[in-house]
Amino acid sequence: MTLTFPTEEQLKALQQAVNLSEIEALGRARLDQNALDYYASGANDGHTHRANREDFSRIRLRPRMLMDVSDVQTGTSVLGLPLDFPVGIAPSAFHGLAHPDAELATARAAAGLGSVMTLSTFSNTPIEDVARAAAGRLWFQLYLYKDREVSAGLVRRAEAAGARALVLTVDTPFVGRREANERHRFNLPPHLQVPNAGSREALAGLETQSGSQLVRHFQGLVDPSLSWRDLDWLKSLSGLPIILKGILTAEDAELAVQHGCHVWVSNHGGRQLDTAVSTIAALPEIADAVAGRMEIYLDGGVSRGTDVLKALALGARAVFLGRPALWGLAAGGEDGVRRVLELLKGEVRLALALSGKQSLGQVGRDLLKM
Ligand SMILES: Cc1cc2nc3c(=O)[nH]c(=O)nc-3n(C[C@H](O)[C@H](O)[C@H](O)COP(=O)(O)O)c2cc1C
Ligand SMILES: CC(C)CC(=O)C(=O)O
Repeated sequence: MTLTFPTEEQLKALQQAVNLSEIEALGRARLDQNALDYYASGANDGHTHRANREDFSRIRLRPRMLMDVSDVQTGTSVLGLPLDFPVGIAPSAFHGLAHPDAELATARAAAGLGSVMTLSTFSNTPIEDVARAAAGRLWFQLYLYKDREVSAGLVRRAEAAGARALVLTVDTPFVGRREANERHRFNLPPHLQVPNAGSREALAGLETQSGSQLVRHFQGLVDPSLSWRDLDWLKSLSGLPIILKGILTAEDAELAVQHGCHVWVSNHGGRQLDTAVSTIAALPEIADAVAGRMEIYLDGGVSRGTDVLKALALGARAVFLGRPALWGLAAGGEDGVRRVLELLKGEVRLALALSGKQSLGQVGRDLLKM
């Protein structure tokens, strides 16, 4: 008998899951050590990874009563793209470690729920195929290559395929030290390709001191000399809006705005500089600096509808999910990612109503007890 994936049993477990933590448990149970280490790990001691979650839960809400919340709207837009609710998918490498449909499954789920998917440079599926599955709901994440022509080619491909924005990741001149990957010598299984990031042969030839294939791979290709001076060149390549992902300070937010870029508050899910500030703690100074001139997004530790409202109250236009989407993908492919998004959408709606708001436009700092 051939088993279809997800099985009936997995689909039932997904439907019975009542929150994102339960889907995480389902997803974790399906992954081998190599993939689990890669998805789960933060850098070093994991302080920032944990702080992303903990700092959300420390903020208390000030709900208003008697506000007629019989009709609650969760819709918004990002860079003109309408979203059914203010949640998108953050870029993460190697969805093929979680499910054979890889990025196609994630993209279909995001499109089906009126969300937006950000595709990693290090995907296991070519940009063009994911763009078709995402039905116009796609942003492309870029790591700047030492060979600028490779990056330029990726930007042109992303634009031609219909991606609506470029997300330049600025917090990864070098890969943070995820110790579990080093210890267990993370390896990309041979059946998985990285079609936007160079051939496997090119990757295999790269040598450094590190035990992790990921680090060898990345450091051979990606340029740590990336600086503010490169942004004009990047802008000249396409007409797409540029979002800088990995901003954590008011100073860098101001520079991003001066360079005509939108701001994505992120510490890479705590995978880069350990003890860096949590994203929700970084957001207020960034929102003050940007002062409405550009859009602001946030990722890191979002797992509840109330987290989404807190980020919006402090100035984010939308938030993005990293690991939660990967757990969903591992738990049940497209169905799993869909369930993650559905659960969170329901939580956002209920949290809005219980806060006494009819729409996201009414969410401001007065919702928070700071
Ligand atoms: C397994 C994994 C792979 C990732 N790969 C990328 C990547 O290729 N490019 C990138 O900009 N960020 C990458 N990130 C960071 C995410 O985009 C995001 O910032 C982070 O996961 C958000 O935190 P969360 O996992 O708590 O939601 C990755 C994160 C994880 C967990
Ligand atoms: C290093 C990359 C290949 C992927 C990434 O950003 C990550 O693993 O956090």
